[in-house]
Amino acid sequence: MDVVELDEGERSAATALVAELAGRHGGVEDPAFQDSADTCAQELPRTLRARLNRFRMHESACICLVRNYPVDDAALGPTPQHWRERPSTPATVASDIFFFLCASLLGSPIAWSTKQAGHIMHTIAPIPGHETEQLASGSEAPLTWHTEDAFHPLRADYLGLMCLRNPDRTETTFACVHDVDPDVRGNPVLFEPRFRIVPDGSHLCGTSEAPNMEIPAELRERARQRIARMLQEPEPIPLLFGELASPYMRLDQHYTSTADGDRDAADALAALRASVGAGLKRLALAPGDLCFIDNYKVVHGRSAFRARYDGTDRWLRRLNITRDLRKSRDLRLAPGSRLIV
Ligand SMILES: NC(=[NH2+])NCCC[C@H](N)C(=O)O
Ligand SMILES: O=C(O)CCC(=O)C(=O)O
Ligand SMILES: [Fe+2]
Repeated sequence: MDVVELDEGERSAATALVAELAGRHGGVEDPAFQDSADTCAQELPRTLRARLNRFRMHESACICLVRNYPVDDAALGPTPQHWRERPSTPATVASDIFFFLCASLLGSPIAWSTKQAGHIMHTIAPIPGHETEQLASGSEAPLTWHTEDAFHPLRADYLGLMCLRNPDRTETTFACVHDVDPDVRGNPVLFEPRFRIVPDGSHLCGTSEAPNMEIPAELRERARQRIARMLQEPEPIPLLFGELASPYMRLDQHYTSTADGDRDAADALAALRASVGAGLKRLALAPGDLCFIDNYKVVHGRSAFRARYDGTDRWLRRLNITRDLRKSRDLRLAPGSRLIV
């Protein structure tokens, strides 16, 4: 893991830049803010830019953790009880802007019309009724490890998590493909399209629970049908790809399967699952931590915890970051739009 600790000077430079932008924009959903993000990110402290650039360019680590951005707990207000609630206190606007600027050094943050009503900045907090669901909004059941949106060909290159609140030091879990037993990941079967990953529930309830009326109904319906099709007829895919000796991985502990009767694929998957599980590490994010996970190399999850639902719950923000916006052009309405519909 690459750890970047912001020092006093870097924090004050970053908070000054953020304050200036917060004065001009209502928040990170504002298209004018999004359009200026790549330019303004160049004004972040040089060491931070260099470290994130090295992480992106040389894949120097599986995770890059940026620590110490100031978060004022009292100014945040209560943890929301659903992602539909969109808090925008000055404190959340400020940390969102910093998070978005850092993310923009790795690529372009994107939104899914089928997830959290098409918002680019996601809310991760426990939702009453979701306790035992395999969703980021669950709590009592451990969230099993996964590549973010593993089923989707347009899944993010990086998953960003920023911690605002984590009172019980609940751990994010993760495992890197580099830590998988070389004998296990050397199995050529894993590089062949003999596996299936179906959509997880977050894309299925992401629109029905709060449709985004700014997206035309016809497009919302088209997106819903596309996810439904991926659920009914998942395409056969390889789990490992890229360079043979140092591959990339897409995998979801809960939603991956093999075709009936394909014993070799089933054995390869079982061995991969066991080795990934054996290498699982734990990290309790602290308020002010930004965690950028390489979604091509790392699976992540979360340990179980007891939700409080009293406004003091664990609260993260989440961004999906792509290195190549163009590859999704057929599903976006304009070249500069960040929304996949
Ligand atoms: N193995 C799993 N639980 N996969 C689904 C992960 C949940 C998903 N990332 C969410 O946004 O809620
Ligand atoms: O809550 C966490 O630490 C991670 C949850 C997760 O899988 C996600 O937000 O994608
Ligand atoms: Fe996730």
